[in-house]
Amino acid sequence: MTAKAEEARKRLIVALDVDTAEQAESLARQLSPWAGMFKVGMQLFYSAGPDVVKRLKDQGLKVFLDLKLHDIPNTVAQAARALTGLGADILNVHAAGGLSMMRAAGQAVAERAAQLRIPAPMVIAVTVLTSIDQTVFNREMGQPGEVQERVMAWARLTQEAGLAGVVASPRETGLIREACGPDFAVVTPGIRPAWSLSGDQRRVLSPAEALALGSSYLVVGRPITAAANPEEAARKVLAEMTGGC
Ligand SMILES: O=C(O)c1cc(=O)[nH]c(=O)n1[C@@H]1O[C@H](COP(=O)(O)O)[C@@H](O)[C@H]1O
Repeated sequence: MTAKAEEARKRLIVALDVDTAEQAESLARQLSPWAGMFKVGMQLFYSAGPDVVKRLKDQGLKVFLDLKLHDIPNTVAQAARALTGLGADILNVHAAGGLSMMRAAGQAVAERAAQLRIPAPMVIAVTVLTSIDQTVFNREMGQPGEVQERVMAWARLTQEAGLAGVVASPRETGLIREACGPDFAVVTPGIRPAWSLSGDQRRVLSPAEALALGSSYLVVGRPITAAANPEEAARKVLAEMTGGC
């Protein structure tokens, strides 16, 4: 693998949206030559239980635990504190929970990691979900203005709360980078190679576009995991990220 491909591999996160720990472990083992991190989301966590995170970590894999915490500050802080012990590399909350909630989550995670003497997971905040388009944003969510304005406002708030980055659509990556600087993580789902189906995703871009705009990590689920040959699909996504190098 070239240095460029290895660099891109570190930025590719595969969403393990499956029901069992066995399926998740088998997919992760199969795909780890092409992906540097694996995402445990609500489907897997609620079906398989918290141990699935430890099982993946025990295999030496990096894990993004995506449970999108969103509640009052105390509840989110206590939940984040409990999740810290599972050893994930990234945890997330919803920016819509507000500044105090995000600060409380960040502090709880830092404190718990220090107590356990483990590296603190990176805490990031979800902005506007990539399945939401402009019409749904205005008509169903009752939000005025442009989606990207809200994403930007939440990205700034996330930075003010001291968190490490945001989850957003790759379409917003460039603006977030400009406003929040090179060290702020921009994690982008809503990745769709030309050969894949959009499904429920609305604000999408291709792997090459997301990377060129400055996304720190690309989250890819079904284009890889629902493909007839997931290894081949992961190889193709990585090739697109490196421009074939
Ligand atoms: O937080 C996330 O990871 C997330 C935020 C968001 O705005 N959109 C989004 O799709 N995701 C997650 O990213 C993954 C995308 O999966 P695919 O649409 O199958 O590629 C899913 O596991 C979603 O839960």
